[in-house]
Amino acid sequence: MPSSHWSAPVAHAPVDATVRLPGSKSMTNRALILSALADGPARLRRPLRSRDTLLMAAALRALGAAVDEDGADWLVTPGPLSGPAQVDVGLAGTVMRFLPPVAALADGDVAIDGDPRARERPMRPMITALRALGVRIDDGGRGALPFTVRGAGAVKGGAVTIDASSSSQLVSGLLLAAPRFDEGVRVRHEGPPVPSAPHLAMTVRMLREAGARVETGVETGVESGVDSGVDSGAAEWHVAPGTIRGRDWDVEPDLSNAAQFLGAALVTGGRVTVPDWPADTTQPGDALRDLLARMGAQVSFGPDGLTVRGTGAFEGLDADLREVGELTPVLAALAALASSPSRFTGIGHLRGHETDRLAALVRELNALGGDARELPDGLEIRPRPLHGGVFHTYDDHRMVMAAAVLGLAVPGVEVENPATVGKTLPEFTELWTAMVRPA
Ligand SMILES: O=C(O)C1=C[C@@H](OP(=O)(O)O)[C@@H](O)[C@H](O)C1
Ligand SMILES: C=C(OP(=O)(O)O)C(=O)O
Repeated sequence: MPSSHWSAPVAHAPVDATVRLPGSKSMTNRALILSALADGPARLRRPLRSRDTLLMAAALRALGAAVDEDGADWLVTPGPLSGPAQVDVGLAGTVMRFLPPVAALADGDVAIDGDPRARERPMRPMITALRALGVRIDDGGRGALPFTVRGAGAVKGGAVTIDASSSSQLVSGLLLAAPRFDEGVRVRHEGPPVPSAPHLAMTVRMLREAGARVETGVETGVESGVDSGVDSGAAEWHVAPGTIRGRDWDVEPDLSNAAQFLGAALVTGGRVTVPDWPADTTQPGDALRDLLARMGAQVSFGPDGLTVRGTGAFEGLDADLREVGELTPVLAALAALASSPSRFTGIGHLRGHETDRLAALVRELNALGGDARELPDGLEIRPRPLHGGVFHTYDDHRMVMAAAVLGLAVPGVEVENPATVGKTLPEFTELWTAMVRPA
């Protein structure tokens, strides 16, 4: 990764912008997996082109699917899945958790590895679960990347219990490939609550849209271990064996990547509109409507999209972010600039994200004069006058985005390695500069 610095632009006037965002990482990578496992060709409209999605495309190609990502639409033609193959997951949670169950369906060995930090992200529950479903994996006893899936061309499937409290992606990965398992899968979660319930709802919805039969614990009457209103908050999921249909996927704009842009309206007392905001979505970023309103934003939804207006000062936020953990870095930056303290809970699992996000946010906010501290499962942030300085980003795209938000109000924020945004939003600094300093 190239390492340079980017001077985050200060907003000398309220922002007034319409920001069109590229597609959702989570939807693009689910659509790619489902399309590679489908009964016929598929098309992705408005997919995200970024490091995480290009790694997923390359991984599926290595296994035998044809993925044409040259045009605006991406075309996927399934093929027989086979090894030997090598897969690079980079630092993508979606690739490292969604790909191994697909590799298990291939005929031959699939060696999987990623960035140094990828080797530290939680994988053991996935390795253990796949073994219980009849898959051979050589991991040298590490319970982590790198490992080799010894694909046998088929997976028996069946019932498995998993502790997915470290990442919802462990469940999503098992479910996405499960229609192709001989017996489907019955996944039961046991342990502290599973985070990111909306992402599980996304998995269930997209499987159903592709014709799979999916039941969740709530619907089947199994007691849920997760306190969540959505059916994906279930502690049990059943996917029946069957065909995945090749279809057209309309990828929604990435609403998690809307956080920093909408947040800029709050910080500067300005206006930001994100067009094509879906009226009905499983994306966790939809929660921004409520979260930013609780901080004092005026939020309106109409034919133009979602509009957030700031009124000047804005308040801190006391919120359980378990379901929307990936919004934390930007919310933490907003909290540091707010008029009252904030407390975020339910996000201990962020210690296993791109970096230990709780430690990284505390370190970097405090280095600029802030007052942030870690809680056992979250963060407490008290606003204080901040000063400029280098903001380290730890190969974490969302740390760059958080730094940009701080830089709106704090002169001299130098963001280390801004190119790391390429994970989910390669054009971030251009979009940001166009918003803050319109031509
Ligand atoms: O399934 C997905 O697409 C994702 C699930 C979440 O992972 P965790 O449950 O590990 O937080 C989220 O943070 C990640 O950015 C994307
Ligand atoms: C946690 C994130 O990514 P990943 O898919 O790598 O888990 C994120 O994008 O905030």
